[in-house]
Amino acid sequence: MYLRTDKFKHTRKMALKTFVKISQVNNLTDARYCAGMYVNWMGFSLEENNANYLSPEKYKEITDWLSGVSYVAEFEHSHPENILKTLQAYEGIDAIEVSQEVHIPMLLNTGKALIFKVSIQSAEDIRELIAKAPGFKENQVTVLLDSSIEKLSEEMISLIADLSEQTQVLLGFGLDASTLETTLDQTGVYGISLKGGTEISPGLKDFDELAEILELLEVED
Ligand SMILES: O=C(O)c1ccccc1NCC(=O)[C@H](O)[C@H](O)COP(=O)(O)O
Repeated sequence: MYLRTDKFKHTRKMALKTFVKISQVNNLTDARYCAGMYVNWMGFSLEENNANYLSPEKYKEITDWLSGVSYVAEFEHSHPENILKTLQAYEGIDAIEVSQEVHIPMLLNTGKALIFKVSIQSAEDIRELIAKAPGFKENQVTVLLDSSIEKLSEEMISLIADLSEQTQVLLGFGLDASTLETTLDQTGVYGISLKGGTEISPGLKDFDELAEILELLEVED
C-alpha cells in the first residue's frame, strides 16, 4: 500500500478520480484552470533550452495565483548540481523530475519527491522498468511513462499493470477520453500525466482534449 502522504489525504479535496500531474505548464490561464480542477502536481520546465521553459520571474508570477497544488521542477538533461542550483531561484518546489536514470541517486536526499520520466519505445522498456521496480519503490521514485505511442497494446497494458503493482506509476501516454476509465482500471496506475504548455501530447490534440479528460475525472462534491 502506498503512503500517498497524509498531506494529500487531508488537504486535497478528492475532486479528481485519480492522481493527476500536468507537465510543462507555461501560462497563467492553463495553470489556474488546472489548479481549479484540483490537479495534484503541476510541472514547469526549468531548462532554458526547452520550448516551454519558465523563468523564475514567470514562475513566481504564475504560482502567486495558485493554491492547493504541488509544484514539480522538470529537467531532461541538467546535471543534479545544476538542478539544485536552479531550484534556488524557484521557491516552493515540491518535486523534481528527471529523465536521466543516472541522476536519480544524486537527488535522493533533497527532501523533495522524485519523478523519473521514461520514454517508452516498446514493451521491452517496460519490462526493464519492472526489473528495477523494487529499487524505485524503496527510494520512493515515481515512474512517469512517456511515449509517442498513441494506443496502448494489450501487452503494454498488462506490463504496466505489473509495474504498477510494484511501484508508483504515472501514465503519460495512450490516454484517450473514450477509454480512460478502462485504461485506469486495467493498468491500476497511481495516476496520469497530461501535458500543458504549447506542446500537446500525442492523442491530445489541444487544450480542449486535456479539459475533456480532467472533466471526466471530476468527482461530484
Ligand atoms: O509511498 C510509496 O510507496 C512510494 C513508492 C514509489 C514512489 C513514491 C512513493 N511515495 C511518495 C509519494 O507518494 C509522493 O512522492 C509524495 O506523495 C509526494 O508528496 P509531495 O512532496 O507532498 O508532493
